[in-house]
Amino acid sequence: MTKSEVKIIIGNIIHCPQKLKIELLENGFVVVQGKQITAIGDSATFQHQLTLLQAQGNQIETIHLKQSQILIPGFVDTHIHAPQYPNAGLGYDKTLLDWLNCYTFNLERRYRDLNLAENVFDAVVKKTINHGTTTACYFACLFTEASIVLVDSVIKYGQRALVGKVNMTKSSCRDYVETEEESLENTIKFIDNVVSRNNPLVQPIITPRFALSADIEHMTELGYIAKNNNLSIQTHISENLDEVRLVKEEFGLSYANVYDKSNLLTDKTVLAHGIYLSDEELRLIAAKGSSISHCPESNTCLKSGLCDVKRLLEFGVKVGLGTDVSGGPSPSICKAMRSALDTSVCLSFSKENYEPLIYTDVFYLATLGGAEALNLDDKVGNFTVGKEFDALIVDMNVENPQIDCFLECTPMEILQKFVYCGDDRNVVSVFVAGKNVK
Ligand SMILES: Nc1nc2[nH]cnc2c(=O)[nH]1
Ligand SMILES: [Zn+2]
Repeated sequence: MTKSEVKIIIGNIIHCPQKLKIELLENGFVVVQGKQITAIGDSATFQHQLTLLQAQGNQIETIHLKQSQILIPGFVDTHIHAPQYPNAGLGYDKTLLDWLNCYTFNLERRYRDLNLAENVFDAVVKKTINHGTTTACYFACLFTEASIVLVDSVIKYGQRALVGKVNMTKSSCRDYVETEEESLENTIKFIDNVVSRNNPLVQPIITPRFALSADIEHMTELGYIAKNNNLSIQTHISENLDEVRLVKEEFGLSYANVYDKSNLLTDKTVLAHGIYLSDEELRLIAAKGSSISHCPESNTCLKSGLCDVKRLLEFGVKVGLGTDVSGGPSPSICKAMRSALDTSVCLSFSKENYEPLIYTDVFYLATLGGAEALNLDDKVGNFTVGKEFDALIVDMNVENPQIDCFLECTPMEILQKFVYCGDDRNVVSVFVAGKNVK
């Protein structure tokens, strides 16, 4: 690290030091050297830090936040399908299984065309960064070449990401399916390619689509690949009642037990949705250290159901937020926070003594919760010394905003307004591993 790489961001800083805990550093500071956070503090300790850094001969870049701005950790999208981006906003006349058959497989099979792949994947990565997603956990598609194009886009724009080549040996679509041999061989090829890029921000993730697109033997082989290469795993679980019934009929087991039998439940597994999990399944998932990606917009657009996040957390399951594009129409984790609040309020109408989530809870899910869910909380998720600097400068007083701000807000009010009324216009700067990417 050269001495000239020191940045100090000075102003109002908000993050979650631990699960569901929020901290405001009023007139605080964060020191970033290279990609790492090396100090954080309040106004009382600032001068001491500055003197120390100056005495070390560092060239210091200072960024002073305005009163209308806050510094927050970057957002983590724990579940997004990059190739489905062209279908965002389409197909919500269907529910999950018909939607997959009518819209989704028909789009994903077109990614044999690598020009389409490059155009769409560049757009998705740029768009999600623009909305403040510093880390994304992507489903790519069945094709190895196109999945590598997604890795290219992620590297080009400097996002942190897990990227998975999708595996599926059973499908309603004749030209969007693979044999088990192809699936395993291409998964290894894909992993080798990503590893050979030697980019510390990008890792491959093992991606069986869902229980209905594979058999236990195939999923078990994928579990072995994950174990042998120390990789994360992502899939879908318990999203829709018809799907849950078919899984039970086909395997004679609960959904979580199907994955457990396939060795897919590890402490590096992220399961999307998880709406209809029984207590027993949740105990199993918590014991295995697997996590749930809560995708509230998708759950309502596809009419899958309302996921009770508080229940997941009470069982000790790690939870993050996912956009699930294009099951959900928006690439914005800010929008996912709002949807998570809406879902929780809707649940409170039919449950006695149920306190719905509040804006600070969904802020936790969008930041540290997401990092925990993806097993990246040793690197990102909040402003802890030693972690990498993934952060957003949010400004609620920009030109042409969705809503105008008339009165001066406190830092916590700025966060609250951003959660309820913000969008990409309010995300004025984005940093990934210390690098300014917006
Ligand atoms: N939301 C969603 N659920 C799925 N289950 C299996 N595949 C998918 C998918 O692409 N999106
Ligand atoms: Zn999904």
